[in-house]
Amino acid sequence: MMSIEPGTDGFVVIDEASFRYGAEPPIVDRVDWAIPRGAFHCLVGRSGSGKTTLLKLAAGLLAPDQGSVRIDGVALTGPVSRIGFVFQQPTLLDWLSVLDNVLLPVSLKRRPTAQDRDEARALLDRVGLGAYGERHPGQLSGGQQSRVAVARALITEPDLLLLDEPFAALDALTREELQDDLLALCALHATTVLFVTHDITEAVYLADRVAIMASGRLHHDLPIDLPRPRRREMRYAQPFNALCLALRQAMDEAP
Ligand SMILES: Nc1ncnc2c1ncn2[C@@H]1O[C@H](COP(=O)(O)OP(=O)(O)OP(=O)(O)O)[C@@H](O)[C@H]1O
Repeated sequence: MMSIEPGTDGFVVIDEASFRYGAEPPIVDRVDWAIPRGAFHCLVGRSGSGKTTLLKLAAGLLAPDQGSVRIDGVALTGPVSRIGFVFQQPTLLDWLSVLDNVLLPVSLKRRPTAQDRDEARALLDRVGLGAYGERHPGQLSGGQQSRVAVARALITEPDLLLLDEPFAALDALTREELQDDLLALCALHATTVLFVTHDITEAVYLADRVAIMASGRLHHDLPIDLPRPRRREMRYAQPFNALCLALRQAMDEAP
């Protein structure tokens, strides 16, 4: 088992963080992790290994019982607006138009301006939904709803984007398209990303670094040295498959 150093230069620094729900054993157990500014990190692990709980600690939605989470050197004491979150379910509001759903994080703080609306339209354009702004979420497919959720998370140009299996419910082709959309948008804004997934190939395609979570601990981490921008054909080449195999073997060895 390797120990993972938090480092001092991370934009996100998780330092010896532990969390338990009530009297249960710790669900997140002394986790150290650091994400440099602008990096894309993935967390993989079996169901119930504590990934979502760790993501909630990184978002300030839960507070660690021990240890700390720092964003840009400042200890996190609650949810902050510079963090965007995309959940497994798109969680859109069906009584609002698609455009107003994208604008929601802005509307919660102030009345959106014409410029905000232009930015929301531009984001919808970038995720291929430029023509769908006036529709309601119930009139969109699952993949289109996930695109809206990604656009909504990016409207405030967050420094840090946290995603919890956002594409898990989608078919393989739609998922690949959304992975490309997400990478392009994050590269454009140099967004720092922590992405949780069950899917080893998804993690290898997206990430600069992948960590494996098992029983609340980070057991292994793997740098992904594939060139950027990532291209679809890389998925079928030997280096990609070798990385997937290495991750798979590391997951099998984790307790
Ligand atoms: N609010 C809660 N109260 C009590 N236990 C919880 C709560 N939320 C999660 N747990 C427990 O914590 C453990 C880890 O859950 P978590 O959602 O972090 O795992 P996960 O790795 O994200 O799983 P999945 O991949 O299935 O989403 C599970 O055993 C779960 O039952």
